[in-house]
Parts: sequence; structure tokens; C-alpha cells
Amino acid sequence: MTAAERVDDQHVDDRYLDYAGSFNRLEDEVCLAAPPESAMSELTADFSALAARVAEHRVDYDRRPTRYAGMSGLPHPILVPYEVHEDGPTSTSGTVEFGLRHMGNENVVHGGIISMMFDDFIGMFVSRSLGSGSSARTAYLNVDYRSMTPVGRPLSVSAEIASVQGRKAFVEARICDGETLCAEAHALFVCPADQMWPGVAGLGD
Ligand SMILES: CCCCCCCCCCCCCC(=O)SCCNC(=O)CCNC(=O)[C@H](O)C(C)(C)COP(=O)(O)OP(=O)(O)OC[C@H]1O[C@@H](n2cnc3c(N)ncnc32)[C@H](O)[C@@H]1OP(=O)(O)O
Repeated sequence: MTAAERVDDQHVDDRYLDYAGSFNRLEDEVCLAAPPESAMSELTADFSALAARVAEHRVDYDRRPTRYAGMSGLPHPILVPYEVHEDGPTSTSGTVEFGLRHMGNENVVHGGIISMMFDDFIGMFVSRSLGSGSSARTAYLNVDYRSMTPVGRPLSVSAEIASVQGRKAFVEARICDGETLCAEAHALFVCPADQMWPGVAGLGD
């Protein structure tokens, strides 16, 4: 599913994608630049003015496009955008591309960002699959970093529900660069006690 196909919410439209995408570009450039002192002072003033302009448009939680974008893998100021290509009741797969703003060491992704990507990708998959809205909570997320994860090119990402035991969903996920396993995750997501999973046939206890 492309970003354009996912734009079906009144809170997220093409203008939002341009807006969030240009902000991501700014983040990339800030991570790469070393402005001289005078340019840095000017840019600091510009950033402060820009923050004040954006602040004029604050809205309540439910009306924020970043909330809906964050739940769909769309461009977002903090989360890593991804696309879902196949989505079933027990497994999902797609592509993710980390940007320059996600770099730790040169040209490779910061480990904490990889954990965040897994948490978001798995959390949204579990919520879609087991039907808890967006309320599945991460109880633990164990990440094994198997090889350096590159920035700036599409990588595959996939997850599957290994088992569901009562309110607990055990999930496995991985990010690969072609045949190379970059990182894998083993996670437990728990459904809040007052919202039992509607469940998936064959997965429950
Ligand atoms: C940044 C921008 C965002 C934009 C929006 C995008 C949204 C995207 C969102 C994407 C999604 C992102 C998602 C996020 O980021 S969710 C945010 C990160 N997660 C949290 O904040 C969760 C905090 N913890 C809790 O709320 C509670 O501890 C939970 C709900 C997890 C359990 O408390 P609860 O009182 O309900 O239940 P319980 O304690 O009786 O436990 C129940 C069962 O679970 C077992 N258990 C529990 N913990 C562990 C453990 N660590 N290892 C092994 N087992 C564990 C426990 O033994 C028991 O098993 P059993 O005895 O029944 O067999």
C-alpha cells in the first residue's frame, strides 16, 4: 500500500504529507550540517520563529494529523515511515527506509531508532490483527542487532504473531537488507484487562 493509498483520513491528506516530509528533510539537514557561528545564530532565530508559528495551530489530541500518520506508517516528525505490502491475521510484511536523521554511526541506523521502529510496526500490527484499536501495550521488546542497518535504501520488515495466551500476544519481527538479517525482535504485547482481544481463530489458548 503506497502512502497516497493510505491517505484516507480527514486528518491526513497530501498537504500533510508535504508538510511532514519537508520537516523530515529539515531534520536530515540539521543532522548533517555544521553551520558557522553567525549562520547558527540566524538559524536558531528562524527555528524559534517557526516553532511559534506552528504553535499557533495547536489542536486537541484527536485532531492531530501526526497521531493518525503515526498509526499508519506515514511520514511523522519522530516515527520511522514504512509501507505495509501484505497484511494477514497472523503476519505482516512491508518496507521501511531509514533517513539520514536516523543515523548513529556513519550511514548506519541508531539502535534505539530500530527498537522504536519495531515497537511502532509490531504494536500497530497487533492492534489491527487482534482488534484492540490502538491499545495494545508493549510489555517487553527484545531486539537482537545482527548486522549494521543501512540508512537511505528500502529494507524489508516483517512480523508474525507466534502465539496468543489470554491477554498476551507474543510476536517476532525482523528487518532485512536483501538476504542479510539486520535486526530481529521478540516482543510481548498485552491487551488492557478491560478490553480482551476479540481474538484470532487458531491463535488463542
Ligand atoms: C511518538 C508519536 C506517536 C504517535 C502515535 C502512534 C501510535 C503508535 C502506537 C504503536 C504501539 C506502540 C505500543 C507502545 O509503545 S505502548 C507504550 C509502552 N508500554 C507501556 O507503557 C506499558 C507499561 N506497562 C503496562 O501498562 C502494564 O505493565 C501491562 C499493560 C504491560 C501489563 O499490566 P496489566 O496490569 O494489564 O497485566 P499484568 O501485570 O497482570 O500482566 C498480564 C500478563 O502479562 C505478563 N507480563 C506483563 N509484563 C510482562 C513482562 N514485562 N514480561 C513478561 N510477562 C509480562 C504477566 O506476567 C501476566 O501474565 P499471566 O500471569 O496472566 O500469564
